[in-house]
Amino acid sequence: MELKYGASREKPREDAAMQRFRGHRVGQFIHWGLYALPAGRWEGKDVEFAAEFLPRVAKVPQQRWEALANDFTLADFDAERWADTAVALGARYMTITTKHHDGFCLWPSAHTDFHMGNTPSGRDVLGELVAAYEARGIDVNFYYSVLDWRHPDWRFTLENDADNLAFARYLDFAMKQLEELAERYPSVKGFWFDGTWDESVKANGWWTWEVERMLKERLPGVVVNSRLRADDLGARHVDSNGLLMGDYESGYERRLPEPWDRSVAARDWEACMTIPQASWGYHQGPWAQSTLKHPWDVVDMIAHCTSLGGNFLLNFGPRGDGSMAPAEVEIARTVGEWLAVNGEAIYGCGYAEGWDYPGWGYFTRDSSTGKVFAVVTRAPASGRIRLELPTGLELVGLRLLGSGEYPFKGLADSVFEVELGGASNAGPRVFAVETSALAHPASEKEPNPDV
Ligand SMILES: C[C@@H]1N[C@@H](c2nc3ccccc3[nH]2)[C@H](O)[C@@H]1O
Repeated sequence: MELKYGASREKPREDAAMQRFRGHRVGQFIHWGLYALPAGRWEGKDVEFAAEFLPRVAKVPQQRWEALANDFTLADFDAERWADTAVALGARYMTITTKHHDGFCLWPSAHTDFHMGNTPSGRDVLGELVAAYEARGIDVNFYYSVLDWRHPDWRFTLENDADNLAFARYLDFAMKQLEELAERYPSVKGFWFDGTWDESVKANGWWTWEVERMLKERLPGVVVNSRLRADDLGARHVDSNGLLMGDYESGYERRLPEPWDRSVAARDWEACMTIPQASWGYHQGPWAQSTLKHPWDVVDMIAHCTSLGGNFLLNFGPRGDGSMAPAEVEIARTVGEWLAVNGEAIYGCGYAEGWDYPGWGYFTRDSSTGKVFAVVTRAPASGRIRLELPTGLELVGLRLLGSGEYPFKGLADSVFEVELGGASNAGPRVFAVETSALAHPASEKEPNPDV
């Protein structure tokens, strides 16, 4: 059907900027704002919900929430140390909350009074972060919440002309802020939009189309997530013709696609994930701190996303004083040490066409060299894995990354067995899988039926 505000292309972007984003595979998400000060606790009580939702869940009066800006002293904020955490993690890009749902801006915006300029330090947090991360070769993306609980013209729904007039003023405000971000920080590589699920935004698909157009005009190459977009009819992420809007699908929030669902690999996509079970902002309570993910589970998620051609954006919630939480830094270090040895199977890699999901982990494939890797994140109780190669191939070598040649046993045409031995304290094993064409290939196998 004819759409004015639908997808701007039918196929994935193949320009250099998009190829760079796609090849990054691992990003550092950062949620930081006034919510890091109370850190999930209000009036002496732990509120067992995402820390960035505290003003809504605890029904904090607006003035009391705004007064937190006076305590936002940045006493221990050091952009260099944050950037060092990204290096330790092995992240190739970082996405920072410029403005979350509460409306507080991490830059001195000319379009509101609720920003860093009206805090004790007055520091331009975004400017310091862009400088520190780019000095380390790490791309910076901006998260921006369209949803704004504080702005008087925000509307969840549009019930009447007054609502329409007010929301038009809000969209104009948000557009001006986005133009301001593009103007002030022209080296930014992407925009990650959030808070676009309400009826008010879905009824203004034109505005989401205009935002994408404006940003790409001002910042050629910039990458925009699908979560910004609604089409003429209010369809989100994917337009009413079934085409992806924006440059990559960003619906996976604290969840991943099924690892066998190879249809996911047809598009660029990214999953974002918290380190605690369910808080993006720093939450000091045992409700959050008792649920921090194990580094090897983070590695599993990274390989899972890579195996289906997606990026993985791991979230960090710095504390109210600006320091990174030690437990999160430790996780970053352990994951980064694994990536230092095994990143060959992640960075610049994606879906391995023809290599069925094996169950004990994932196959990934280097998009440039075609080299295939086996990432073993769920070693079977037997201590051995079966490698089933695409028909017509035979295994000529296995190389354990960080080590060397590894033995295997042929069981049948295209089927081989690998004795793993005991658990590795260096985390999930990764094998480079070297193959050659079988001299006498068996007949083509029927693909497993989708039962
Ligand atoms: C990337 C994540 N998206 C935000 C969010 N807001 C929500 C409102 C309702 C349901 C889910 C939500 N996730 C979270 O606060 C975080 O920023």
